Amino acid sequence: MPLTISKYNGKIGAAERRMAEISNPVTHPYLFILNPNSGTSIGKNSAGVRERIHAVAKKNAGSAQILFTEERAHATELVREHMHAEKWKAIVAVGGDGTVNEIARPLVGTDIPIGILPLGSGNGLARHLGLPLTLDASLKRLFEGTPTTIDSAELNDIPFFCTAGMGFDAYVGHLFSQQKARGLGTYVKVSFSAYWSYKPQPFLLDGVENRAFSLSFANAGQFGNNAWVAPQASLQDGLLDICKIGPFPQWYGTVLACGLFTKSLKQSRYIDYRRATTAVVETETPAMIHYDGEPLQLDTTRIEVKIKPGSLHVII
Ligand SMILES: Nc1ncnc2c1ncn2[C@@H]1O[C@H](COP(=O)(O)OP(=O)(O)OP(=O)(O)O)[C@@H](O)[C@H]1O
Repeated sequence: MPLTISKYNGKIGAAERRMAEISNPVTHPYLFILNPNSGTSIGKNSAGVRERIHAVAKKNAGSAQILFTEERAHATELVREHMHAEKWKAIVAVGGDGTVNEIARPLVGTDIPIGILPLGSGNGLARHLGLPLTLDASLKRLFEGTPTTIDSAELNDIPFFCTAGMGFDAYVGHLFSQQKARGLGTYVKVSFSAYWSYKPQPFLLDGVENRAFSLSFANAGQFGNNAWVAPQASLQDGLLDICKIGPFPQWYGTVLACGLFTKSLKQSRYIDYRRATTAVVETETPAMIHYDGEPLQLDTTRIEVKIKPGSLHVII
């Protein structure tokens, strides 16, 4: 019988755990952590999502424990609190890249795999991994999938798994986080209005003077929503793909947008790619950055980025 931990009852009793083990002696349970603020659909139907997870888990002879986040960063706390309570088959992020980030952080360097039910707005990591994007199909994949090892990375000790960077995308991430509505429509609206007001700032990249519209550190190849900033990026090469875009003339904005969404950006007059295990950026004033789409105003002018090869297991 599936076992539920509700939003208000984070603790699981030993007796309940033993009963779950007896009724399901072979399969280890899955822990699902659901962010009701992700994307556009979960919040409206979190009870439905929970029921569906239990139903599919039962059908696959698995058992599911489901926790809901209550605020930003809560998912990380929940993982830390529960990760050693069971031999989890996987701890599953139900949400977008921000939720994946919060759940994956404590799992880096452990043997507990993360699973992903990509119900967020952008779902960049899930899309890069080729995971299905609907609840039923992603649940099916989760129960049938196997763990594989991927790289993770850090920006000033902040873990990221998909992309991080500064410039236009961080600015858009910041504006997006202030919107009430989420989803692709809001993202497009915010990006379009930000495009006209954004001014590229100067910085040093590994000691060399630069100015860019956007500077990205790609572990996975896309920001989310199939905006492929580094189509050639691999999650298993032990390297970051560093992508510097612009500055460029205004007409190039349309070419850039087409290239992003057709997965065809390449080295060019306005785009510079390089691969590295580390990078150092120095800015004139503390920069606004993003990690996995989450905006953050730094309080330092120095940014250090590094890759952590083969540090996370993920079910694909
Ligand atoms: N219960 C909650 N209430 C409000 N915010 C939450 C809650 N739980 C998590 N959050 C925050 O919600 C934000 C958005 O989550 P997430 O990134 O998963 O969704 P998204 O932005 O819609 O998807 P994506 O990142 O794929 O575009 C994150 O900053 C996360 O910390």
